[in-house]
Amino acid sequence: MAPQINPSILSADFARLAEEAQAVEGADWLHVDVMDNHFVPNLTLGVPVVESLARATHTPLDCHLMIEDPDRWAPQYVEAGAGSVTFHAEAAAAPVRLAREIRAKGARASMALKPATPVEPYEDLLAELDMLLIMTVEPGFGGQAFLDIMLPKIRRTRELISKHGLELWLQVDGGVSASTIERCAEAGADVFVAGSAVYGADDPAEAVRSLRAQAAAKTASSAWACGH
Ligand SMILES: O=C(CO)[C@@H](O)[C@H](O)COP(=O)(O)O
Repeated sequence: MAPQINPSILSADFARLAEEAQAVEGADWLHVDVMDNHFVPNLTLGVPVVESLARATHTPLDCHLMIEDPDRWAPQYVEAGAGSVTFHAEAAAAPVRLAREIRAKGARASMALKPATPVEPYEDLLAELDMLLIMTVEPGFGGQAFLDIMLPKIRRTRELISKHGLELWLQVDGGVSASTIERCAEAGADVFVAGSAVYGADDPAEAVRSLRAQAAAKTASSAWACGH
């Protein structure tokens, strides 16, 4: 799969969300950070805003739920118009049931791992998912420094995807920029969330194109992508 760039609206101007979403319409997905001030120490938006955003942009919505009790709430984000819904492994009570419910409702099912959560305990569950999100910062805020110590986890996850012959997308989120995206691509990521690197740029649409080109060049020369 060609690398995908998903701008994170956490770094956008929340008073102008529709315009900010439309400013990156060449992006693959719009990454929507839902935070409840319990699972993470920050509060953003919920189902009604996602419904409005889905009407305001042609870009499909990639909703990242940084919330407690995703088993209860995730299906509502599918109904609100999300094309992909990510719940956290640390928060879900029944991740397999939840992934199946998200898929049955017509969205892509994705699970996220915080930096301290290893991927190995979830190896058998990966087949139930469309995407795995590896957090490359502690979730909660944009503009944090990329955690290089997550690169081995990205590599191990890519190996598991290959070992099981899965079509799973591998997303990274946090500190992804022109200076870190190539390391992520080389390690095996193929979906890149970028907040400040896109919305902090003079031309957000150009920033998306530039990040995608960087990732594509690095992916093409990476060992993991041979025959991909
Ligand atoms: O989920 C999160 C933070 O918890 C991310 O989506 C950030 O919003 C990414 O922002 P940058 O690190 O790219 O500025």
